[in-house]
Amino acid sequence: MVNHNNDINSSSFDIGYSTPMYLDVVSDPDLVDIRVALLDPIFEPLDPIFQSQEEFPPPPPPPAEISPPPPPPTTTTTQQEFLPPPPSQEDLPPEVQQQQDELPPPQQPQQDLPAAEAAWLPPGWSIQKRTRVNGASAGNTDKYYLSPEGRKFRSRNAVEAYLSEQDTRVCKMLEDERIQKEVTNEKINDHDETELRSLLQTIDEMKSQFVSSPSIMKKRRGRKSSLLLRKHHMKTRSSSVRDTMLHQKIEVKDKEVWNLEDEIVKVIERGMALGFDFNGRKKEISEIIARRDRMRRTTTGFNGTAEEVKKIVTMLNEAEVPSEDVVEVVVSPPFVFLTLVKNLLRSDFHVAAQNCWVRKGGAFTGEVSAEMLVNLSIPWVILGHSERRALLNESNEFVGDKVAYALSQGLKVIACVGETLEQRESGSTVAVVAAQTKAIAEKISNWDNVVLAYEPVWAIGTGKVASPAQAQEVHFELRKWLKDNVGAEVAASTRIMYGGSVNGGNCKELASQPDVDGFLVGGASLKPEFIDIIKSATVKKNA
Ligand SMILES: O=C(CO)COP(=O)(O)O
Repeated sequence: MVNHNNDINSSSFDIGYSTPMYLDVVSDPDLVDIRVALLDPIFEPLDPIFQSQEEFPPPPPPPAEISPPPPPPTTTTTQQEFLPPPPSQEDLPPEVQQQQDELPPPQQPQQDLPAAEAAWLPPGWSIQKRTRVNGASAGNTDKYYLSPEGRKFRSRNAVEAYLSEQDTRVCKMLEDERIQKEVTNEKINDHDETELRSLLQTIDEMKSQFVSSPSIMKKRRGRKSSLLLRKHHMKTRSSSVRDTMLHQKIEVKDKEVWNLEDEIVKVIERGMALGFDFNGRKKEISEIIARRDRMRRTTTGFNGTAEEVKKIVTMLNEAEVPSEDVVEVVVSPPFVFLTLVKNLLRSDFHVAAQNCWVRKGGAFTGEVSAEMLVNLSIPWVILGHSERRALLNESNEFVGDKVAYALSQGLKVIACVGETLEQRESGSTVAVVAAQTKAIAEKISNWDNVVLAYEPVWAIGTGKVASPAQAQEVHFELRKWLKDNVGAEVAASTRIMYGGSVNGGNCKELASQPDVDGFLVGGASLKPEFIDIIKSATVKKNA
Protein backbone atom coordinates (compact mmCIF):
# COMPACT_ATOMS: atom_id res chain seq x y z
CA MET A 1 0.00 0.00 0.00
CA VAL A 2 1.30 3.37 -0.91
CA ASN A 3 1.81 6.15 1.45
CA HIS A 4 -0.03 9.13 0.06
CA ASN A 5 0.03 12.22 2.18
CA ASN A 6 -1.20 9.71 4.56
CA ASP A 7 -3.98 9.63 7.05
CA ILE A 8 -5.52 12.75 5.69
CA ASN A 9 -8.88 12.21 4.12
CA SER A 10 -10.77 14.93 2.43
CA SER A 11 -14.52 15.17 2.44
CA SER A 12 -16.70 17.84 1.06
CA PHE A 13 -20.36 18.52 0.72
CA ASP A 14 -22.29 20.37 -1.89
CA ILE A 15 -25.06 22.26 -0.25
CA GLY A 16 -26.74 22.70 -3.60
CA TYR A 17 -27.46 19.01 -3.76
CA SER A 18 -29.85 18.90 -0.94
CA THR A 19 -32.91 16.89 -0.25
CA PRO A 20 -34.56 19.73 1.69
CA MET A 21 -33.94 22.03 -1.23
CA TYR A 22 -35.28 19.42 -3.55
CA LEU A 23 -38.56 19.58 -1.68
CA ASP A 24 -38.52 23.30 -2.28
CA VAL A 25 -38.41 22.64 -5.97
CA VAL A 26 -41.70 20.85 -5.65
CA SER A 27 -43.37 23.95 -4.39
CA ASP A 28 -41.89 26.14 -7.06
CA PRO A 29 -44.32 26.22 -9.99
CA ASP A 30 -41.65 27.53 -12.36
CA LEU A 31 -39.68 24.36 -12.02
CA VAL A 32 -42.52 21.95 -12.39
CA ASP A 33 -42.12 21.55 -16.14
CA ILE A 34 -38.51 20.53 -15.84
CA ARG A 35 -39.36 17.74 -13.50
CA VAL A 36 -42.28 16.58 -15.51
CA ALA A 37 -40.22 16.33 -18.65
CA LEU A 38 -37.87 14.06 -16.83
CA LEU A 39 -40.39 12.11 -14.89
CA ASP A 40 -42.68 11.02 -17.64
CA PRO A 41 -40.34 8.53 -19.27
CA ILE A 42 -39.91 6.74 -16.00
CA PHE A 43 -43.36 5.32 -16.19
CA GLU A 44 -43.42 4.37 -19.82
CA PRO A 45 -40.59 1.90 -19.86
CA LEU A 46 -41.89 0.32 -16.70
CA ASP A 47 -45.22 -0.64 -18.15
CA PRO A 48 -45.35 -0.48 -21.88
CA ILE A 49 -48.77 -2.07 -21.75
CA PHE A 50 -50.22 0.99 -20.10
CA GLN A 51 -50.16 3.32 -23.04
CA SER A 52 -52.66 6.07 -23.38
CA GLN A 53 -55.67 5.09 -25.37
CA GLU A 54 -56.26 8.77 -25.98
CA GLU A 55 -53.32 8.80 -28.35
CA PHE A 56 -54.80 6.33 -30.73
CA PRO A 57 -56.95 7.24 -33.73
CA PRO A 58 -60.72 7.22 -33.19
CA PRO A 59 -62.01 3.68 -33.47
CA PRO A 60 -63.91 2.48 -36.54
CA PRO A 61 -67.48 1.27 -36.00
CA PRO A 62 -67.72 -2.29 -34.68
CA PRO A 63 -68.28 -4.97 -37.32
CA ALA A 64 -71.90 -5.92 -37.78
CA GLU A 65 -71.24 -9.60 -38.02
CA ILE A 66 -68.61 -12.25 -37.88
CA SER A 67 -66.33 -12.27 -40.93
CA PRO A 68 -65.00 -15.43 -42.58
CA PRO A 69 -61.45 -16.69 -41.95
CA PRO A 70 -58.64 -15.25 -44.15
CA PRO A 71 -57.54 -17.37 -47.12
CA PRO A 72 -54.46 -19.53 -46.38
CA PRO A 73 -51.50 -19.30 -46.42
CA THR A 74 -51.32 -15.93 -44.62
CA THR A 75 -50.28 -14.27 -41.39
CA THR A 76 -52.46 -11.46 -40.13
CA THR A 77 -51.81 -9.16 -37.25
CA THR A 78 -54.60 -7.21 -35.66
CA GLN A 79 -53.39 -4.12 -33.83
CA GLN A 80 -55.54 -3.42 -30.83
CA GLU A 81 -55.09 0.33 -31.10
CA PHE A 82 -57.13 0.49 -34.31
CA LEU A 83 -59.99 -1.42 -32.89
CA PRO A 84 -63.29 -0.21 -31.47
CA PRO A 85 -63.82 0.06 -27.73
CA PRO A 86 -64.52 -3.21 -25.96
CA PRO A 87 -68.11 -4.34 -26.40
CA SER A 88 -69.72 -5.70 -23.28
CA GLN A 89 -70.09 -9.44 -23.04
CA GLU A 90 -73.86 -9.13 -23.55
CA ASP A 91 -73.34 -7.31 -26.84
CA LEU A 92 -71.35 -10.12 -28.35
CA PRO A 93 -72.75 -13.08 -30.23
CA PRO A 94 -72.70 -16.25 -28.09
CA GLU A 95 -69.97 -17.83 -30.25
CA VAL A 96 -67.70 -14.87 -29.60
CA GLN A 97 -68.38 -14.87 -25.89
CA GLN A 98 -67.42 -18.49 -25.81
CA GLN A 99 -64.30 -17.75 -27.80
CA GLN A 100 -63.21 -15.01 -25.44
CA ASP A 101 -63.54 -17.23 -22.45
CA GLU A 102 -61.92 -20.30 -23.85
CA LEU A 103 -59.77 -20.24 -26.95
CA PRO A 104 -60.18 -23.18 -29.31
CA PRO A 105 -57.21 -25.51 -29.67
CA PRO A 106 -54.80 -24.44 -32.42
CA GLN A 107 -55.80 -27.21 -34.80
CA GLN A 108 -59.40 -26.11 -34.91
CA PRO A 109 -60.42 -23.90 -37.86
CA GLN A 110 -61.04 -20.42 -36.68
CA GLN A 111 -63.09 -17.41 -37.60
CA ASP A 112 -61.50 -14.03 -37.98
CA LEU A 113 -63.16 -11.71 -35.47
CA PRO A 114 -60.83 -8.72 -35.30
CA ALA A 115 -62.96 -6.44 -33.18
CA ALA A 116 -64.35 -8.87 -30.69
CA GLU A 117 -61.17 -10.90 -30.41
CA ALA A 118 -58.87 -8.05 -29.66
CA ALA A 119 -61.13 -5.68 -27.80
CA TRP A 120 -60.30 -7.04 -24.38
CA LEU A 121 -56.57 -6.66 -24.93
CA PRO A 122 -54.76 -3.64 -23.48
CA PRO A 123 -53.45 -1.04 -25.94
CA GLY A 124 -50.30 -2.04 -27.76
CA TRP A 125 -51.12 -5.75 -27.89
CA SER A 126 -51.86 -7.47 -31.13
CA ILE A 127 -53.22 -10.77 -32.39
CA GLN A 128 -51.34 -12.76 -34.95
CA LYS A 129 -52.87 -15.59 -36.95
CA ARG A 130 -50.88 -18.17 -38.79
CA THR A 131 -52.42 -20.61 -41.16
CA ARG A 132 -50.70 -23.95 -41.42
CA VAL A 133 -49.49 -24.81 -44.90
CA ASN A 134 -48.12 -28.33 -44.42
CA GLY A 135 -49.11 -31.60 -42.78
CA ALA A 136 -52.39 -33.16 -41.85
CA SER A 137 -53.59 -29.97 -40.19
CA ALA A 138 -52.82 -27.77 -43.23
CA GLY A 139 -55.36 -24.99 -43.50
CA ASN A 140 -55.88 -24.74 -39.76
CA THR A 141 -55.20 -21.42 -38.15
CA ASP A 142 -53.21 -20.76 -34.97
CA LYS A 143 -53.76 -17.61 -33.01
CA TYR A 144 -51.12 -15.81 -30.92
CA TYR A 145 -51.41 -12.80 -28.66
CA LEU A 146 -48.37 -10.53 -28.88
CA SER A 147 -47.44 -8.22 -26.05
CA PRO A 148 -45.90 -4.83 -26.84
CA GLU A 149 -42.52 -6.19 -25.75
CA GLY A 150 -42.89 -9.04 -28.23
CA ARG A 151 -43.90 -11.82 -25.87
CA LYS A 152 -46.12 -14.45 -27.42
CA PHE A 153 -49.10 -16.12 -25.72
CA ARG A 154 -51.27 -18.92 -26.96
CA SER A 155 -54.43 -18.27 -24.99
CA ARG A 156 -56.45 -15.57 -23.38
CA ASN A 157 -55.94 -17.25 -20.02
CA ALA A 158 -52.19 -17.01 -20.43
CA VAL A 159 -52.48 -13.33 -21.34
CA GLU A 160 -54.70 -12.66 -18.33
CA ALA A 161 -52.25 -14.39 -16.03
CA TYR A 162 -49.39 -12.35 -17.43
CA LEU A 163 -51.28 -9.07 -17.09
CA SER A 164 -52.23 -9.80 -13.55
CA GLU A 165 -48.58 -10.51 -12.81
CA GLN A 166 -47.76 -7.06 -14.24
CA ASP A 167 -50.33 -5.46 -11.99
CA THR A 168 -48.88 -7.20 -9.02
CA ARG A 169 -45.49 -5.85 -9.93
CA VAL A 170 -46.74 -2.29 -9.99
CA CYS A 171 -48.55 -2.79 -6.73
CA LYS A 172 -45.50 -4.21 -5.09
CA MET A 173 -43.78 -0.89 -5.49
CA LEU A 174 -46.52 0.54 -3.37
CA GLU A 175 -46.51 -2.11 -0.71
CA ASP A 176 -45.12 -0.68 2.46
CA GLU A 177 -45.10 -4.05 4.20
CA ARG A 178 -42.81 -5.46 1.57
CA ILE A 179 -40.41 -2.55 1.74
CA GLN A 180 -40.49 -2.69 5.50
CA LYS A 181 -39.63 -6.37 5.40
CA GLU A 182 -36.82 -5.92 2.94
CA VAL A 183 -35.32 -3.10 4.89
CA THR A 184 -35.57 -4.90 8.18
CA ASN A 185 -33.77 -7.81 6.62
CA GLU A 186 -30.99 -5.48 5.65
CA LYS A 187 -30.46 -4.46 9.28
CA ILE A 188 -30.60 -0.80 8.51
CA ASN A 189 -29.02 1.81 10.70
CA ASP A 190 -30.89 4.46 12.69
CA HIS A 191 -30.85 7.10 10.02
CA ASP A 192 -32.26 4.77 7.44
CA GLU A 193 -34.96 3.77 9.82
CA THR A 194 -36.13 7.38 10.22
CA GLU A 195 -36.06 7.72 6.47
CA LEU A 196 -38.02 4.53 6.11
CA ARG A 197 -40.71 5.68 8.49
CA SER A 198 -41.26 8.84 6.50
CA LEU A 199 -41.19 6.82 3.31
CA LEU A 200 -43.89 4.52 4.57
CA GLN A 201 -46.02 7.48 5.46
CA THR A 202 -45.43 8.89 2.02
CA ILE A 203 -46.45 5.67 0.37
CA ASP A 204 -49.66 5.66 2.34
CA GLU A 205 -50.47 9.12 1.09
CA MET A 206 -49.47 8.11 -2.36
CA LYS A 207 -51.80 5.17 -2.35
CA SER A 208 -54.74 7.42 -1.63
CA GLN A 209 -53.73 9.99 -4.21
CA PHE A 210 -53.34 7.28 -6.78
CA VAL A 211 -57.07 6.73 -6.73
CA SER A 212 -57.78 10.21 -7.95
CA SER A 213 -55.71 9.85 -11.07
CA PRO A 214 -58.56 10.64 -13.52
CA SER A 215 -58.44 14.23 -12.32
CA ILE A 216 -54.71 14.26 -12.88
CA MET A 217 -55.30 13.46 -16.51
CA LYS A 218 -57.42 16.53 -17.06
CA LYS A 219 -55.00 18.81 -15.36
CA ARG A 220 -52.16 17.75 -17.56
CA ARG A 221 -53.54 19.31 -20.73
CA GLY A 222 -53.33 16.40 -23.07
CA ARG A 223 -50.12 14.89 -21.73
CA LYS A 224 -50.16 11.19 -21.30
CA SER A 225 -50.88 10.03 -17.83
CA SER A 226 -49.55 6.64 -17.02
CA LEU A 227 -51.08 6.95 -13.60
CA LEU A 228 -54.52 7.18 -15.05
CA LEU A 229 -53.94 4.19 -17.23
CA ARG A 230 -52.57 2.19 -14.42
CA LYS A 231 -55.70 2.85 -12.57
CA HIS A 232 -57.77 2.10 -15.62
CA HIS A 233 -55.91 -1.10 -16.05
CA MET A 234 -56.29 -2.12 -12.46
CA LYS A 235 -59.94 -1.37 -12.62
CA THR A 236 -60.43 -3.95 -15.30
CA ARG A 237 -57.95 -6.54 -14.18
CA SER A 238 -56.55 -6.62 -10.73
CA SER A 239 -59.31 -7.25 -8.26
CA SER A 240 -57.41 -6.73 -5.02
CA VAL A 241 -55.87 -3.46 -6.05
CA ARG A 242 -59.04 -2.30 -7.68
CA ASP A 243 -60.96 -2.90 -4.49
CA THR A 244 -58.49 -1.00 -2.35
CA MET A 245 -58.28 1.82 -4.81
CA LEU A 246 -61.92 2.23 -5.53
CA HIS A 247 -62.89 2.51 -1.92
CA GLN A 248 -60.86 5.62 -1.47
CA LYS A 249 -61.85 9.00 -2.74
CA ILE A 250 -59.46 11.84 -2.16
CA GLU A 251 -59.33 15.17 -3.91
CA VAL A 252 -55.97 15.80 -5.52
CA LYS A 253 -54.94 19.36 -6.09
CA ASP A 254 -52.48 20.35 -8.77
CA LYS A 255 -49.54 20.67 -6.46
CA GLU A 256 -50.13 17.34 -4.86
CA VAL A 257 -50.04 15.75 -8.25
CA TRP A 258 -46.45 16.80 -8.73
CA ASN A 259 -45.64 15.68 -5.23
CA LEU A 260 -47.18 12.36 -6.01
CA GLU A 261 -44.93 11.83 -8.98
CA ASP A 262 -41.95 12.76 -6.91
CA GLU A 263 -42.93 10.30 -4.27
CA ILE A 264 -43.27 7.54 -6.80
CA VAL A 265 -39.79 8.28 -8.05
CA LYS A 266 -38.58 8.15 -4.48
CA VAL A 267 -40.15 4.75 -4.08
CA ILE A 268 -38.50 3.59 -7.26
CA GLU A 269 -35.16 4.86 -6.02
CA ARG A 270 -35.69 3.17 -2.71
CA GLY A 271 -36.73 0.00 -4.47
CA MET A 272 -33.53 0.13 -6.48
CA ALA A 273 -31.46 0.49 -3.37
CA LEU A 274 -33.22 -2.58 -2.01
CA GLY A 275 -32.55 -4.57 -5.13
CA PHE A 276 -35.95 -4.64 -6.83
CA ASP A 277 -35.66 -5.83 -10.38
CA PHE A 278 -38.36 -3.68 -12.00
CA ASN A 279 -39.16 -6.23 -14.60
CA GLY A 280 -35.55 -6.42 -15.74
CA ARG A 281 -35.43 -2.73 -16.64
CA LYS A 282 -33.44 -1.54 -13.69
CA LYS A 283 -30.60 -0.18 -15.75
CA GLU A 284 -32.88 1.77 -18.02
CA ILE A 285 -34.72 3.26 -15.08
CA SER A 286 -31.59 4.16 -13.17
CA GLU A 287 -30.35 6.08 -16.18
CA ILE A 288 -33.58 8.02 -16.37
CA ILE A 289 -33.45 8.78 -12.69
CA ALA A 290 -29.82 9.81 -12.93
CA ARG A 291 -30.68 12.17 -15.77
CA ARG A 292 -33.54 13.60 -13.81
CA ASP A 293 -31.33 13.90 -10.79
CA ARG A 294 -28.66 15.81 -12.64
CA MET A 295 -31.31 18.22 -13.81
CA ARG A 296 -32.73 18.45 -10.35
CA ARG A 297 -29.34 19.25 -8.96
CA THR A 298 -28.75 22.09 -11.35
CA THR A 299 -32.03 23.62 -10.32
CA THR A 300 -31.77 23.03 -6.61
CA GLY A 301 -28.87 25.41 -6.27
CA PHE A 302 -31.33 28.19 -6.90
CA ASN A 303 -33.67 27.06 -4.19
CA GLY A 304 -31.57 26.65 -1.08
CA THR A 305 -32.28 29.17 1.58
CA ALA A 306 -29.80 30.81 3.89
CA GLU A 307 -31.74 29.27 6.78
CA GLU A 308 -31.18 25.75 5.48
CA VAL A 309 -27.51 26.44 4.94
CA LYS A 310 -27.18 27.76 8.48
CA LYS A 311 -28.81 24.62 9.85
CA ILE A 312 -26.31 22.41 8.05
CA VAL A 313 -23.41 24.51 9.26
CA THR A 314 -24.75 24.29 12.82
CA MET A 315 -24.90 20.50 12.52
CA LEU A 316 -21.29 20.45 11.38
CA ASN A 317 -20.13 22.89 14.01
CA GLU A 318 -21.63 20.78 16.77
CA ALA A 319 -20.24 17.50 15.49
CA GLU A 320 -17.50 15.64 17.27
CA VAL A 321 -15.13 14.51 14.57
CA PRO A 322 -11.52 13.34 14.41
CA SER A 323 -8.90 16.05 14.40
CA GLU A 324 -7.55 17.74 11.29
CA ASP A 325 -4.50 15.52 11.17
CA VAL A 326 -6.82 12.55 10.61
CA VAL A 327 -9.44 14.05 8.34
CA GLU A 328 -9.63 17.27 6.41
CA VAL A 329 -13.22 18.46 5.94
CA VAL A 330 -14.03 20.80 3.07
CA VAL A 331 -17.52 22.25 2.69
CA SER A 332 -18.60 23.33 -0.77
CA PRO A 333 -21.78 25.40 -0.93
CA PRO A 334 -23.05 27.26 -4.01
CA PHE A 335 -21.23 30.55 -4.67
CA VAL A 336 -23.86 32.75 -3.09
CA PHE A 337 -23.48 31.03 0.27
CA LEU A 338 -19.71 30.79 0.27
CA THR A 339 -19.04 33.77 2.50
CA LEU A 340 -21.92 32.95 4.79
CA VAL A 341 -20.61 29.42 5.30
CA LYS A 342 -17.03 30.58 5.60
CA ASN A 343 -17.99 33.07 8.30
CA LEU A 344 -20.10 30.62 10.31
CA LEU A 345 -18.08 27.44 9.88
CA ARG A 346 -15.74 26.13 12.58
CA SER A 347 -12.12 26.95 11.89
CA ASP A 348 -10.94 23.36 11.46
CA PHE A 349 -13.26 22.90 8.46
CA HIS A 350 -12.59 24.64 5.16
CA VAL A 351 -14.65 25.83 2.22
CA ALA A 352 -14.52 25.16 -1.52
CA ALA A 353 -16.20 26.79 -4.49
CA GLN A 354 -18.03 24.42 -6.85
CA ASN A 355 -16.40 25.92 -9.94
CA CYS A 356 -14.35 28.85 -11.21
CA TRP A 357 -13.53 30.51 -14.52
CA VAL A 358 -10.94 28.94 -16.77
CA ARG A 359 -8.46 31.85 -16.88
CA LYS A 360 -7.89 35.40 -15.75
CA GLY A 361 -11.09 37.22 -14.88
CA GLY A 362 -12.50 39.77 -17.30
CA ALA A 363 -15.69 40.39 -19.22
CA PHE A 364 -17.26 36.96 -18.56
CA THR A 365 -20.61 37.91 -17.11
CA GLY A 366 -21.83 35.45 -14.52
CA GLU A 367 -18.50 33.70 -14.09
CA VAL A 368 -16.46 33.75 -10.91
CA SER A 369 -12.70 33.92 -11.33
CA ALA A 370 -10.04 32.13 -9.34
CA GLU A 371 -8.72 35.57 -8.35
CA MET A 372 -12.04 36.44 -6.73
CA LEU A 373 -12.00 33.25 -4.69
CA VAL A 374 -8.47 33.93 -3.55
CA ASN A 375 -9.48 37.47 -2.67
CA LEU A 376 -12.23 36.10 -0.42
CA SER A 377 -9.78 33.62 1.14
CA ILE A 378 -11.60 30.61 -0.29
CA PRO A 379 -8.87 27.98 -0.36
CA TRP A 380 -10.44 25.19 -2.43
CA VAL A 381 -12.34 24.75 -5.69
CA ILE A 382 -14.05 21.70 -7.21
CA LEU A 383 -13.41 21.43 -10.96
CA GLY A 384 -14.59 19.06 -13.69
CA HIS A 385 -17.65 17.77 -11.85
CA SER A 386 -19.51 15.34 -14.13
CA GLU A 387 -22.59 17.55 -14.13
CA ARG A 388 -20.58 20.39 -15.60
CA ARG A 389 -18.88 18.07 -18.05
CA ALA A 390 -22.23 16.64 -19.19
CA LEU A 391 -24.58 19.59 -18.97
CA LEU A 392 -22.22 22.43 -19.79
CA ASN A 393 -20.06 20.50 -22.23
CA GLU A 394 -16.82 21.01 -20.34
CA SER A 395 -14.23 19.00 -22.26
CA ASN A 396 -11.24 17.23 -20.74
CA GLU A 397 -8.97 19.96 -22.12
CA PHE A 398 -11.13 22.75 -20.72
CA VAL A 399 -11.07 21.12 -17.29
CA GLY A 400 -7.31 20.71 -17.58
CA ASP A 401 -6.97 24.43 -18.33
CA LYS A 402 -9.17 25.29 -15.38
CA VAL A 403 -7.17 23.16 -12.99
CA ALA A 404 -3.93 24.73 -14.21
CA TYR A 405 -5.22 28.27 -13.86
CA ALA A 406 -6.78 27.74 -10.44
CA LEU A 407 -3.52 26.23 -9.17
CA SER A 408 -1.53 29.10 -10.62
CA GLN A 409 -3.61 31.47 -8.53
CA GLY A 410 -2.94 29.55 -5.34
CA LEU A 411 -6.18 27.59 -5.07
CA LYS A 412 -6.27 23.93 -4.08
CA VAL A 413 -8.24 21.82 -6.53
CA ILE A 414 -10.55 18.85 -6.20
CA ALA A 415 -10.54 17.55 -9.79
CA CYS A 416 -13.34 15.15 -10.68
CA VAL A 417 -13.14 12.27 -13.12
CA GLY A 418 -15.54 9.43 -13.80
CA GLU A 419 -17.20 7.29 -16.46
CA THR A 420 -20.82 7.03 -17.55
CA LEU A 421 -22.75 3.79 -17.37
CA GLU A 422 -22.35 3.19 -21.10
CA GLN A 423 -18.62 3.68 -20.82
CA ARG A 424 -18.42 1.27 -17.91
CA GLU A 425 -20.45 -1.32 -19.72
CA SER A 426 -18.36 -1.04 -22.84
CA GLY A 427 -15.28 -1.71 -20.73
CA SER A 428 -13.71 1.71 -21.16
CA THR A 429 -13.79 2.95 -17.55
CA VAL A 430 -10.03 3.03 -17.09
CA ALA A 431 -9.43 4.58 -20.51
CA VAL A 432 -11.98 7.32 -19.76
CA VAL A 433 -10.63 8.29 -16.36
CA ALA A 434 -7.07 8.06 -17.66
CA ALA A 435 -7.89 10.47 -20.51
CA GLN A 436 -9.51 12.88 -18.08
CA THR A 437 -6.49 12.72 -15.79
CA LYS A 438 -4.07 13.02 -18.70
CA ALA A 439 -5.73 16.26 -19.83
CA ILE A 440 -5.01 17.66 -16.36
CA ALA A 441 -1.50 16.21 -16.14
CA GLU A 442 -0.58 17.83 -19.46
CA LYS A 443 -1.34 21.27 -18.08
CA ILE A 444 0.24 21.13 -14.63
CA SER A 445 3.65 20.37 -13.23
CA ASN A 446 2.93 20.33 -9.52
CA TRP A 447 0.37 17.98 -7.98
CA ASP A 448 0.81 19.13 -4.38
CA ASN A 449 -2.50 20.98 -4.31
CA VAL A 450 -4.55 18.55 -6.35
CA VAL A 451 -6.94 15.96 -5.00
CA LEU A 452 -8.53 13.63 -7.55
CA ALA A 453 -12.15 12.66 -7.05
CA TYR A 454 -13.30 9.52 -8.83
CA GLU A 455 -17.05 9.88 -9.30
CA PRO A 456 -18.68 7.27 -11.54
CA VAL A 457 -21.51 9.17 -13.19
CA TRP A 458 -23.91 6.25 -12.78
CA ALA A 459 -23.43 6.34 -9.01
CA ILE A 460 -24.00 10.05 -8.47
CA GLY A 461 -27.29 10.72 -6.74
CA THR A 462 -28.71 7.39 -7.87
CA GLY A 463 -28.42 5.45 -4.64
CA LYS A 464 -26.31 3.01 -6.64
CA VAL A 465 -22.91 3.09 -5.06
CA ALA A 466 -19.84 1.54 -6.64
CA SER A 467 -18.95 -1.57 -4.69
CA PRO A 468 -15.80 -1.21 -2.60
CA ALA A 469 -14.05 -3.50 -5.06
CA GLN A 470 -15.18 -1.45 -8.05
CA ALA A 471 -14.03 1.77 -6.41
CA GLN A 472 -10.72 0.26 -5.36
CA GLU A 473 -10.08 -1.08 -8.83
CA VAL A 474 -10.44 2.33 -10.48
CA HIS A 475 -8.53 4.12 -7.71
CA PHE A 476 -5.73 1.62 -8.11
CA GLU A 477 -5.68 2.17 -11.88
CA LEU A 478 -5.66 5.94 -11.43
CA ARG A 479 -2.75 5.73 -9.05
CA LYS A 480 -0.95 3.41 -11.43
CA TRP A 481 -1.58 5.86 -14.26
CA LEU A 482 -0.07 8.65 -12.18
CA LYS A 483 2.92 6.46 -11.36
CA ASP A 484 3.52 5.51 -15.00
CA ASN A 485 2.89 8.94 -16.47
CA VAL A 486 3.69 11.52 -13.82
CA GLY A 487 5.92 9.87 -11.26
CA ALA A 488 5.97 7.52 -8.30
CA GLU A 489 6.09 10.31 -5.77
CA VAL A 490 3.02 12.07 -7.15
CA ALA A 491 1.19 8.75 -7.33
CA ALA A 492 2.00 8.07 -3.71
CA SER A 493 1.08 11.47 -2.38
CA THR A 494 -2.01 12.38 -4.42
CA ARG A 495 -5.21 11.70 -2.57
CA ILE A 496 -7.96 10.02 -4.60
CA MET A 497 -11.44 10.46 -3.18
CA TYR A 498 -14.50 8.46 -4.13
CA GLY A 499 -17.88 10.13 -4.80
CA GLY A 500 -21.28 8.68 -5.72
CA SER A 501 -24.00 7.69 -3.26
CA VAL A 502 -21.67 7.52 -0.28
CA ASN A 503 -23.68 7.31 2.92
CA GLY A 504 -23.41 6.46 6.59
CA GLY A 505 -23.97 2.78 5.84
CA ASN A 506 -21.41 2.21 3.11
CA CYS A 507 -18.64 4.67 4.03
CA LYS A 508 -16.63 2.40 6.33
CA GLU A 509 -16.16 -0.39 3.86
CA LEU A 510 -15.32 2.05 1.08
CA ALA A 511 -12.91 3.92 3.35
CA SER A 512 -11.10 0.70 4.18
CA GLN A 513 -10.02 0.20 0.56
CA PRO A 514 -6.30 0.83 0.26
CA ASP A 515 -6.54 3.41 -2.52
CA VAL A 516 -9.64 5.27 -1.32
CA ASP A 517 -8.42 8.40 0.44
CA GLY A 518 -11.64 10.24 1.17
CA PHE A 519 -15.09 11.02 -0.15
CA LEU A 520 -16.84 13.65 -2.20
CA VAL A 521 -20.33 13.49 -0.76
CA GLY A 522 -23.53 14.99 -2.17
CA GLY A 523 -26.90 14.00 -0.73
CA ALA A 524 -25.68 12.42 2.49
CA SER A 525 -23.59 15.48 3.35
CA LEU A 526 -26.77 17.31 4.23
CA LYS A 527 -27.89 14.77 6.78
CA PRO A 528 -26.58 13.82 10.20
CA GLU A 529 -25.01 10.70 8.69
CA PHE A 530 -22.38 12.97 7.17
CA ILE A 531 -20.75 12.95 10.60
CA ASP A 532 -20.42 9.15 10.36
CA ILE A 533 -18.88 9.60 6.94
CA ILE A 534 -16.32 12.02 8.33
CA LYS A 535 -15.57 9.59 11.15
CA SER A 536 -14.99 6.76 8.68
CA ALA A 537 -11.63 8.42 7.99
CA THR A 538 -10.38 6.65 11.11
CA VAL A 539 -11.02 3.21 9.61
CA LYS A 540 -7.57 2.93 8.07
CA LYS A 541 -5.85 4.61 10.95
CA ASN A 542 -7.24 2.04 13.37
CA ALA A 543 -6.64 -0.93 11.11
O1 LIG B 1 -21.68 14.36 -7.03
C1 LIG B 1 -21.50 14.14 -5.86
C2 LIG B 1 -20.83 15.11 -5.02
O2 LIG B 1 -20.32 16.14 -5.80
C3 LIG B 1 -21.99 12.89 -5.23
O3 LIG B 1 -23.31 13.03 -4.95
P1 LIG B 1 -24.08 11.88 -4.12
O4 LIG B 1 -23.28 11.61 -2.90
O5 LIG B 1 -25.42 12.49 -3.80
O6 LIG B 1 -24.17 10.70 -5.02
